[in-house]
Amino acid sequence: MRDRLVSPKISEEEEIIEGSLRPRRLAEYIGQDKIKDNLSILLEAARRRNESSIDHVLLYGPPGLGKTTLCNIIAAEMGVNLRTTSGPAIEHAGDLASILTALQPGEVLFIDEIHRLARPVEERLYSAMEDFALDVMIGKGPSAKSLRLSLPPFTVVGATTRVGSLTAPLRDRFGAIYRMEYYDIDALKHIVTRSARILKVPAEIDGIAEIASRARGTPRIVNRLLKRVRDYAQVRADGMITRDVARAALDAMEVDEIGLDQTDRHMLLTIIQKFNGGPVGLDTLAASTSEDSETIEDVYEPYLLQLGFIARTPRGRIAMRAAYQHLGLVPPQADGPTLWTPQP
Ligand SMILES: Nc1ncnc2c1ncn2[C@@H]1O[C@H](COP(=O)(O)OP(=O)(O)OP(=O)(O)O)[C@@H](O)[C@H]1O
Repeated sequence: MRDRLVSPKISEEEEIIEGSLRPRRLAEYIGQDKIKDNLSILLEAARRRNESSIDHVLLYGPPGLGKTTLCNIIAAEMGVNLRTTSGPAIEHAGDLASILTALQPGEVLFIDEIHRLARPVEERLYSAMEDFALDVMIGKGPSAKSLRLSLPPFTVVGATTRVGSLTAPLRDRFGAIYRMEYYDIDALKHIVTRSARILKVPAEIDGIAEIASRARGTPRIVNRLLKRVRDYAQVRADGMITRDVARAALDAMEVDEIGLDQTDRHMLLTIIQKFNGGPVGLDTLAASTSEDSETIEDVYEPYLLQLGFIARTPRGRIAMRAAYQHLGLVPPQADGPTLWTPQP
């Protein structure tokens, strides 16, 4: 498999580096200003009321934008322990019961990929989140009894790339729902500067700006690009990341000036050339590009939608005028699919 810049999967080695680059407190967390403002009010209000937990928080948005980091920060700001799990890891209601009964008062429970919770587990979570109570069944058959255990107060932080897949009752259990936005160039420059300092990589401002502008608004990608450009600078130059070095390195990686990689371009060209600009259904697009439809939907598409390069229509994906222009192709005339207006 190709080495992917946008992949949400991270290796063990990368996890260690990511850990060292992770901001620890809210003040160090760059960007996402609206979320930070709201969170700091939530935290301060709980502090003043002497409450040991805050409203349950749901974070959603594409991978690599800092959901896990923010969750760590919430626990750190509250001065409590963080327990981490994920939707697919909690297979049975019994697994959830053991996690919840092991929680200490005030602890934060991070549930990554919360949209993938099994239904019986999810249903058990409702009363736990709402009333800090857990209903357990004792025995089987007609003599089975339900017992209500009370739990200490705790805070659930859920993270998902697919908020639309969450059921309404689960979504309603979260008092605070935050959508993570792609980062602007200034925030990304700030992140690269900070990461370069921590990793002791010499870099000039213009080199940093070049990396930031090709990182598709995503901190995980900006850090990945920095590490690759560092390698290039050490092997092909004198170690310093200048603008020219960054450009040469990123060009060699086939990451273009707005951060699109081979897969993005392949997807766009497939829609434009094979399907005459679309509409093309997700599964057909996945089969034609040999990509997994979930990866297209969660990883590639959000950025292309944000750029206005593609649109989703009830009949499938279409390529927009901006995509043709970016690829140096002539957009279709008046009645072409690009003149279709997306529904709000
Ligand atoms: N606001 C930020 N400021 C500085 N660095 C950040 C910020 N957000 C994320 N990062 C960096 O990006 C990396 C990826 O972030 P994180 O693991 O929190 O993303 P995520 O949204 O949880 O992704 P996934 O859902 O794929 O796990 C972190 O290691 C951290 O170094």
